[in-house]
Amino acid sequence: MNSFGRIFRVSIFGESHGESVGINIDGCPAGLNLSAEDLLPDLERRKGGKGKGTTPRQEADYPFFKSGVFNGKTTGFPITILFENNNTRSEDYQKQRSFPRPGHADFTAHEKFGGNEDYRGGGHFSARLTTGLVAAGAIAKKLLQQITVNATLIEVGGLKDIEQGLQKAIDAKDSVGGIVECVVKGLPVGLGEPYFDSLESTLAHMMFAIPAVKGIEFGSGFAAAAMFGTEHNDVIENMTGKTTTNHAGGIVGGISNGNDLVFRLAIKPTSSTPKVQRSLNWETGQMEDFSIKGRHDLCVALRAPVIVEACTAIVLVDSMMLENRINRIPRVLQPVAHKVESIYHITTNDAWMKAKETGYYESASLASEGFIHCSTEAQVAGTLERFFAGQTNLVKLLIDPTKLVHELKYEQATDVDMLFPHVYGAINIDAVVEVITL
Ligand SMILES: Cc1cc2nc3c(=O)[nH]c(=O)nc-3n(C[C@H](O)[C@H](O)[C@H](O)COP(=O)(O)O)c2cc1C
Ligand SMILES: C=C(O[C@@H]1CC(C(=O)O)=C[C@@H](OP(=O)(O)O)[C@H]1O)C(=O)O
Repeated sequence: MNSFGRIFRVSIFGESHGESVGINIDGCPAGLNLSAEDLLPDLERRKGGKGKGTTPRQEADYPFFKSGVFNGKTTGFPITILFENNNTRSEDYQKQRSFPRPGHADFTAHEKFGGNEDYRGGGHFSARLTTGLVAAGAIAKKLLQQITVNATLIEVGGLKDIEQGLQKAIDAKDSVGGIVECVVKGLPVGLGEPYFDSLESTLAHMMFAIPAVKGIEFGSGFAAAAMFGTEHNDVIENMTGKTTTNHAGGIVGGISNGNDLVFRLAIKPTSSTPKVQRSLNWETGQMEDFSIKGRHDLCVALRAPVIVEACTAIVLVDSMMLENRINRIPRVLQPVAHKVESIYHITTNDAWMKAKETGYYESASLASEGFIHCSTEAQVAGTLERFFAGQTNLVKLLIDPTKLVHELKYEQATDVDMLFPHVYGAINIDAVVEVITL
């Protein structure tokens, strides 16, 4: 409903002309340095009342921390940030109340909430609530560290020239839409799940929370439908997953593939246009001419890029947390870096030579017990002594567990009271990082 995220979870609240709008952020790690100053640059980028084509409504948009920050650091508990509404002009909305604005949520909200909704300034549907999203996004960006998220306006009113596109609206005394492109650099491989929680799904889910967003495409997007497979396929260059082209937009199988994440959003023209429209007057029951007075953005896409960046950062932090790449406990605020211990397997040189020919290594125990016995660094000398005493022509394989294609489990040994690493399948030889002759 009004919340999003599985671990890094945001909940928005407020109305355009109510006392305040804001956000509650649960799941933010403790120990992150955080003050209002960290949020101000992005909040400033979102503000209206500045440039041509944006709403004249001016608000301070100063973030008041109501919980979750102590001594300049996050506490690990919910962070509540509030923004005051001080520049409301609700009479604009009273005057035109007989017309549910076509393209805005006046009609749908009224039907759904039975007339109890606060309709002033678009109420809870107003883009005023994106202030909180931008604040949460600024925190998420801090957590992403070296991963960069950049959104830019690449088209207004169907034109690449933003000024000309805007002029088109001014000349027509109407509103126009636009396209925002977002590029994320430095994402690791592996964010996102197959099927329902694919990275495309969670990003799209979040992007459609931004008012006026009507479409999203990843990479070559809709153009992919007209391409040949050989044109669209992104050739993989090496084991980092780097591809020569990026038609996929950085996501394959719902999972980030290590290339730039690239997507574009179609943003509709502002529904509240000064141009005369003919629509239902729900008091008279007649279709009538009317024109929307009051303060509105001529092109809402102008203010959207920083909101898109924020929403992207929120999704990515949540996805990173699911992968334990950002942890909620302060000791691992550094990205990734959870150390995986190397393991060893002792075998004969002949068996290793055979493995090199086939590309994988199998021991007799794989057939008889279902797994290959391995040892940790601390255990390997004992294993050698107990099972290989007096044998020659032996090698010790040093294995990187992160490279194994089959499952690794630590299980109780039968002869000693210790957990030993067991590989449940053949060992792919690229997981063997060193071969030590004994
Ligand atoms: C930054 C921003 C500013 C907006 N400003 C206005 C506005 O001044 N007037 C308006 O009618 N809609 C504005 N909108 C769009 C409406 O909030 C939105 O169209 C409405 O809530 C209905 O939702 P929907 O378009 O997603 O269906 C703005 C959207 C954004 C992202
Ligand atoms: C105030 C903001 O944008 C508002 C978004 C908005 C809408 O319908 O979304 C309608 C207008 O509200 P008002 O009539 O009160 O001026 C905009 O000004 C803001 O984003 O901070």
